[in-house]
Amino acid sequence: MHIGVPKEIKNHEYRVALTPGGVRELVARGHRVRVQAEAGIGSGYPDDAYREAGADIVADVDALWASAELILKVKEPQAEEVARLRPEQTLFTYLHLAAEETLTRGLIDSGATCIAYETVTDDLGGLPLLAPMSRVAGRMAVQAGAHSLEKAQGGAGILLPGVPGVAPAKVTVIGGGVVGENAARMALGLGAEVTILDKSLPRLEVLDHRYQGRIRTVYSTTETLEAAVRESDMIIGAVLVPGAAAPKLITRAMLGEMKPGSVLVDVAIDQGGCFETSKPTTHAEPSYMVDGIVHYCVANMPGAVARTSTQALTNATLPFVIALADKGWKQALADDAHFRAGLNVHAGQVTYTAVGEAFGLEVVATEQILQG
Ligand SMILES: NC(=O)C1=CN([C@@H]2O[C@H](COP(=O)(O)OP(=O)(O)OC[C@H]3O[C@@H](n4cnc5c(N)ncnc54)[C@H](O)[C@@H]3O)[C@@H](O)[C@H]2O)C=CC1
Ligand SMILES: CC(=O)C(=O)O
Ligand SMILES: [Mg+2]
Repeated sequence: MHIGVPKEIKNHEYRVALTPGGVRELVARGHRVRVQAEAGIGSGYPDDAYREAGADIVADVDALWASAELILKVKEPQAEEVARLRPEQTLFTYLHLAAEETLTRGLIDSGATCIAYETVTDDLGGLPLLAPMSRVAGRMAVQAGAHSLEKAQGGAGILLPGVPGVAPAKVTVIGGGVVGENAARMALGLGAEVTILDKSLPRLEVLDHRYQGRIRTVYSTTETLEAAVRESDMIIGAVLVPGAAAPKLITRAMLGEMKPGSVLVDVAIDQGGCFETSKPTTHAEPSYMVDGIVHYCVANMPGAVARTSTQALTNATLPFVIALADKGWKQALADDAHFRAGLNVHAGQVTYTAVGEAFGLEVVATEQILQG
């Protein structure tokens, strides 16, 4: 199969969809991989590393997109990329469609087969292609939040661990999944006082057992959220309803109850954000103030640590990429119900229920498409 790996064009996005090691696996199976010139530079992989792995380096972006049957990316396609997609192509990348109606309609109009990393599932009830980046973003959330607490960033001027005789900061994480647990671990390691709120009691039980009382677990209700808002110096938003827009858990009115200079880090921003006042930001200008509260809402946090993230992403995606390349999208999805959950749009139709519901669009079952 002809596989194309374009250079990412989103603001400060330095990841690339395949490492040279990933290319080597595909080439060894008889596939042709074309990588856009300098696509790997931001992740520390020069063009020569891809050449040595067996890829062709293509400088002409039009030619790269035109020749590919399978396009591998990291971030959701930007407008100029959507315009390049054709019906016979398969796109495999993060999509986050429930947060982006224009993108959803663009992909429908393209006629292409669009498979989202973030809705592929596994036997354990997890999201194996979201998890590696959630681990990265969760760990980064505390770094970003700690920086945002500094006065120069508009923060209250609080050091997370405090010092002897001065209390540590209070960090609340809403959503104790992959992002949430990784954020909580980092905050704990830095000496903060950490609370996790979640709606899943089984999940809170796992966390309670794992951290043996070093992290407080609290069932998430309006009452406990309001208490968190009043008490916390930093709140990390890490909820997810897979494939759907994030619920707005902290309203603008609630900001008035927060201590001035407190920090909101909305990791769930790629699904629209879980704070009413969140709007997506970039690494170029990551934070802004609303009512005296610092908001950090970068939608591609792992892009800033691209070397780590690109390796972690390829480790997770490669088996699925190999299945697509070896069998074609139809057989690969037919053979694997978990992979099937990744299909969001095909031939002008939405196939993912939460995306259809978000925009009032008809949803066609993937199984029906596979039978056709
Ligand atoms: N901004 C960025 O760069 C990145 C953002 N993300 C995003 O972070 C978010 C979280 O991802 P994961 O941790 O992997 O998801 P996950 O599925 O592992 O965890 C989500 C948790 O939220 C909980 N939850 C759902 N609704 C809730 C509610 N109303 N109140 C309290 N808890 C609730 C669930 O029970 C679950 O434990 C996703 O939107 C994901 O796309 C992930 C990676 C990078
Ligand atoms: C998950 C996601 O959106 C990211 O890694 O950028
Ligand atoms: Mg996005």
